[in-house]
Amino acid sequence: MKICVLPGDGIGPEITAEAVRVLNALDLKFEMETALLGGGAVDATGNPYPEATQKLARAADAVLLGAVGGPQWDSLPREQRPERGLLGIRKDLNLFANLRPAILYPELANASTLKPEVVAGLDILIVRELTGDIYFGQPRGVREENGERVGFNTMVYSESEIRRIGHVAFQAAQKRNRKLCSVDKMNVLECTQLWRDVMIEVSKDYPDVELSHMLVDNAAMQLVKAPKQFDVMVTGNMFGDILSDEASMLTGSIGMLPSASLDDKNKGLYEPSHGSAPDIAGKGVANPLATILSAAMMLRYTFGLEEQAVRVENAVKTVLAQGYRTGDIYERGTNKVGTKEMGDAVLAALA
Ligand SMILES: NC(=O)c1ccc[n+]([C@@H]2O[C@H](COP(=O)([O-])OP(=O)(O)OC[C@H]3O[C@@H](n4cnc5c(N)ncnc54)[C@H](O)[C@@H]3O)[C@@H](O)[C@H]2O)c1
Ligand SMILES: CC(C)[C@H](C(=O)O)[C@@H](O)C(=O)O
Ligand SMILES: [Mg+2]
Repeated sequence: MKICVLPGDGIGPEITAEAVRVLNALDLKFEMETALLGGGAVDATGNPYPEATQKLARAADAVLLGAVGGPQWDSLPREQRPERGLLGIRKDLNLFANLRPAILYPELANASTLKPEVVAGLDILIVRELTGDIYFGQPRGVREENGERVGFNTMVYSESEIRRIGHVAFQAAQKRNRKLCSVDKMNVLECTQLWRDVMIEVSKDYPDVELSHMLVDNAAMQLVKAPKQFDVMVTGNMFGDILSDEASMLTGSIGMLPSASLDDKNKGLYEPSHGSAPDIAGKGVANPLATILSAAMMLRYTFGLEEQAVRVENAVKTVLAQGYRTGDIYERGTNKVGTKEMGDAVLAALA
């Protein structure tokens, strides 16, 4: 069981260190190797996804990633930006299915900015297509036209790309409450009309799942108005990026939202949904739970170790019940801890 560990930038190294400690504590004999991705990789090699990393990532069964990016790299040419490294590895490993579960742990009902009764019991899964859409579409760029600069990107989805993410989403819904909401903008964008048409076609294979459709602007509103109406949501790369950050606040903090990015053979990259949080990097205060929960998803999806996955998730529930809180989920009367202390508490709860 080979894991490629990519700590990345900002808080990345701090939070991945805790997830690695948790994985090692399970005594499952993982082989782990660490490599560079993102800004650190650009500084060392000029490439945000260097060849050595590519080799390791391709050979591994799973990748554990912290986060990439930071203001010091924002003015580099686009192909050298840390984010290109992340998009590069997702594309290279064909990780087209991004699962972002938003679960509210009961102890955090007051940490959400929404009223507890709106979010209590929340358990939704966002399935985001990850290797297509406007993120990768050609043509793209900025050109001179009539004496001014014109910027352009292209939203593009092939039928087969929509179909394969559709199957992932329907199958996920079958294992849950059998409700799937497909999010698009078919009232304006042809590309997403195709998205809707193909989702309807795919639904014929899943008569036990109730398919509904929602326009993305309404979906953004419904997520804060009545999020518990959703079970599984499926959407494209761009809409999924935005809606999953929105959903994270339903759970109390973006520091709680894990993710799995999978290919069609259960190889996966596991990372928190949040970024490198440059504002708190190096301070030892970041919440490591999203990364630890991402490691639990690795145990479940790549290694098929459901029992161990549940063991890690239960340890997270235990530390929250014990009152441990990093700054992002802190409320009066709880025990404020740093990144490492939170990791210590999870380790203790595992024992
Ligand atoms: N997957 C990734 O690697 C990824 C994802 C998103 C953003 N980014 C990159 O990260 C950089 C910063 O982006 P941003 O500021 O828009 O988003 P961000 O998610 O890094 O931070 C947004 C806010 O959430 C807080 N936050 C995030 N994670 C936290 C955690 N674990 N614990 C406590 N607080 C946390 C931050 O302190 C900040 O206030 C950019 O360079 C961006 O491109 C990377
Ligand atoms: C950093 C960026 C490329 C990335 C994305 O947009 O996919 C991030 O926001 C995410 O959600 O993983
Ligand atoms: Mg994002």
